[in-house]
Amino acid sequence: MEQLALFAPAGQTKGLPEHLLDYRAGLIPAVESDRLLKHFIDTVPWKQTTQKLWKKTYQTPRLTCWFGHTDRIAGTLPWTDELLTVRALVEPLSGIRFNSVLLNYYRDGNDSVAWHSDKESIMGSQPVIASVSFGEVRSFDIRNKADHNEKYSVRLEHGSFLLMKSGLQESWEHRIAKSVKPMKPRINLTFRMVI
Ligand SMILES: O=C(O)CCC(=O)C(=O)O
Ligand SMILES: [Fe+2]
Repeated sequence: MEQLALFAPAGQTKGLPEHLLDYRAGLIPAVESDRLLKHFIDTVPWKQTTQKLWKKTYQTPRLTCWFGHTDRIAGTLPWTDELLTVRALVEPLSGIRFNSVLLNYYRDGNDSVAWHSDKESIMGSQPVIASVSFGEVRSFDIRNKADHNEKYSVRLEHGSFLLMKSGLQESWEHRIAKSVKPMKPRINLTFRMVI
């Protein structure tokens, strides 16, 4: 029986603003997603960077690596066949082209990304970002910068696609919170146009 639209899909907050986000489960079939998860974990030269906050330096609580074709980000590695294959799937759904991708590796529930928005000047003020997830399902939270009580969550499943549309970064923040429940590894790809 078809599910009534009264309820949001499992794990997704009701009323997710569709003008800001587009979520699709199963962009990449499970078997191929399993292969890509292992491939990225095993082959990417992951780095843990540091970040400065109130004059103190912290280790970023996840591993990262940039790929693509841009001189604007130091140390960006050349596209690989796997990344180009995923890019070819997300570009038609996103309506734009991407010249770079940031890979994030969340090793367990202790890895996270704190509240932020991705609106560095190198991406323009209204960037569209396409996100593909593999591995452990984690909650992607968004909150309105002007009213932190206005909050939504989407569970990003293995092989899923999330489009962060052009208005999102300006007025909303997002995060992947730490989890006290044990979490298996998760890889996330965020395709971006760096100008
Ligand atoms: O891991 C995610 O789903 C989000 C990552 C993210 O927000 C970022 O790389 O800027
Ligand atoms: Fe982000």
